[in-house]
Amino acid sequence: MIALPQFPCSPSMNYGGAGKGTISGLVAERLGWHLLDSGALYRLTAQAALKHSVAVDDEAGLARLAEQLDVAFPVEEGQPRTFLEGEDVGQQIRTEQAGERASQVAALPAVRQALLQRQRDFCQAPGLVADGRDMGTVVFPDAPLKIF
Ligand SMILES: Nc1ncnc2c1ncn2[C@@H]1O[C@H](COP(=O)(O)OP(=O)(O)O)[C@@H](O)[C@H]1O
Ligand SMILES: Nc1ccn([C@H]2C[C@H](O)[C@@H](COP(=O)(O)OP(=O)(O)O)O2)c(=O)n1
Repeated sequence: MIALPQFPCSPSMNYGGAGKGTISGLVAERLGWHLLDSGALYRLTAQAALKHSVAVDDEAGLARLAEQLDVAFPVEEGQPRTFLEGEDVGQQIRTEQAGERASQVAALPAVRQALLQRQRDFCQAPGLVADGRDMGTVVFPDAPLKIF
């Protein structure tokens, strides 16, 4: 007998540029499961900070932004899109500068805490493929399958 949680999650973890995002997307598509790109949430928090003039060292302000982040990840004409407050920011959040800002906000414990439940909320039936470095350790420690 294999015990599975009600909604299985399979986090994939690795470091930048290894192809984990690509593989996660393909696996989620093949299984018909949900996909969590956790890095996008950190990038979007940094983007929201820029938009609302919240400083990258204002931990409490950034955590509030992260908690209230108005984001959507629709697929339009087969292409995944990333919306922040109704605006398609898919390209803006993928620049090197946006990545550096994301890395600064991701270092703040209050921001990580604020994004924790938001990430867990992605775990819905029939399943979730969660991509990010702390998926198997912090966000979904009970995931039945962890791919390193
Ligand atoms: N199997 C593969 N063969 C060749 N290039 C790949 C492969 N998987 C991903 N890539 C490319 O490598 C780059 C990084 O992939 P990505 O999935 O964003 O990595 P990560 O999520 O680990 O940072 C992208 O430009 C992607 O198109
Ligand atoms: N689960 C996660 C995912 C991303 N992050 C951080 C790591 C990076 O600095 C930013 C952006 O993540 P992203 O996955 O887009 O970047 P890399 O592919 O790791 O370069 O967020 C994190 O701290 N925890």
